[in-house]
Amino acid sequence: MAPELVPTTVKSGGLSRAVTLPSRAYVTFLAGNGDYVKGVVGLAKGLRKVKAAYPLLVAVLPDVPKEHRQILESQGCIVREIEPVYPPDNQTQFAMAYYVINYSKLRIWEFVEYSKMIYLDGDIQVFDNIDHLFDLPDGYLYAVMDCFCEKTWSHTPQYKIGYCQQCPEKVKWPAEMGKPPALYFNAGMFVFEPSMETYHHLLKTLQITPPTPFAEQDFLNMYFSSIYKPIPPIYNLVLAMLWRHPQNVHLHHLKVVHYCAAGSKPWRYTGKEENMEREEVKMLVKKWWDIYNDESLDYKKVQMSNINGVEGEGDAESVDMAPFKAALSEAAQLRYVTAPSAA
Ligand SMILES: O=c1ccn([C@@H]2O[C@H](COP(=O)(O)OP(=O)(O)O)[C@@H](O)[C@H]2O)c(=O)[nH]1
Ligand SMILES: OC[C@H]1O[C@H](O[C@@H]2[C@@H](O)[C@H](O)[C@@H](O)[C@H](O)[C@@H]2O)[C@H](O)[C@@H](O)[C@H]1O
Ligand SMILES: [Mn+2]
Repeated sequence: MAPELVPTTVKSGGLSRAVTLPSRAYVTFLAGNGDYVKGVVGLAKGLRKVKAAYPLLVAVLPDVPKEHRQILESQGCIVREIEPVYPPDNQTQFAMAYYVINYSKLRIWEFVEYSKMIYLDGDIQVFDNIDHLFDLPDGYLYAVMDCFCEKTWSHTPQYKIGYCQQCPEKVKWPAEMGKPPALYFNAGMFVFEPSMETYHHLLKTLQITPPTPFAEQDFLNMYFSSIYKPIPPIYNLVLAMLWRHPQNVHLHHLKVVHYCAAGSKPWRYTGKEENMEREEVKMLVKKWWDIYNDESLDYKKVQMSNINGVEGEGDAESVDMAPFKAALSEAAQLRYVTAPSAA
């Protein structure tokens, strides 16, 4: 099914022409009836604060309660129910037992009404506009490189020898161990193109791929290894980078923060776990709460009937009504440019 095309008017030569551009959206994933819904509400408000030009879809598993779905819709999210995706039967010791549900993220490749999407975990916050990432060239998967230094990686050879792709010169990969690991991305944030062909092939490949500790993240890295393109850490600060690779972190230029370190989920934060007492962590957790608690960022529907009798509703904050009113009055005189006849 071709991507739904969104009518957009562009000015050229003083005349407005209706053209259609591929549609784009942010997408996140929500499972269970627990507190991750707070993460998604925070993300929706954060995207609004940075005036993201595209909506936030939330792919919800069937176990997400109606009340949580209503909360998300009241925050302007587009809620889409997906079926779970399970890996083949396995005895894998996942790095976190709950990672098994994260395979369901793969369902987002079937959202083909969108030509390009940016996936964001629910424990991510966007502090600066990243709409420009949608303009990256098609045909690749863009994501930020992960870090191998946390204990969650203790099962891997790279952890055992102290090698990390974030600083490959610090502990070099020994020649006797063959080629160093391929560049590996954190699957909490990535730019991708939905496709039914890819979607079906992903699920088929999953069923013949033995699961591994980082679940769908390992699988996505294996599957997209040939088209993965790294983007700078400012687009997905994996929190452990603060203490593992501070030289690669520039706190004043951060655009996206990923609260994935143990104990760092802002809505559960106690400050007791290792590294959680760090000043930068406290500052980033406060930044998350400032947005979550900011009522001015709540989604408000505006009745368009207040504007020249146009029926419908829109998002109050992000629409400066003046140009809209001007466009409406201009539309009254607008003569659409008719394409020259082919003959
Ligand atoms: O109980 C859960 C666990 C995970 N998730 C979703 O799955 C993502 C990946 O899990 P998580 O972020 O906890 O993994 P981490 O990045 O911390 O390893 C979360 O951000 C949520 O979007 C969820 O909705 N409910
Ligand atoms: O299901 C596997 C998960 O693997 C990743 O989380 C990991 C990874 O970032 C490690 O590098 C950290 O050490 C660890 O703390 C963190 O949980 C993704 O963030 C998440 O979306 C999801 O794919
Ligand atoms: Mn995460």
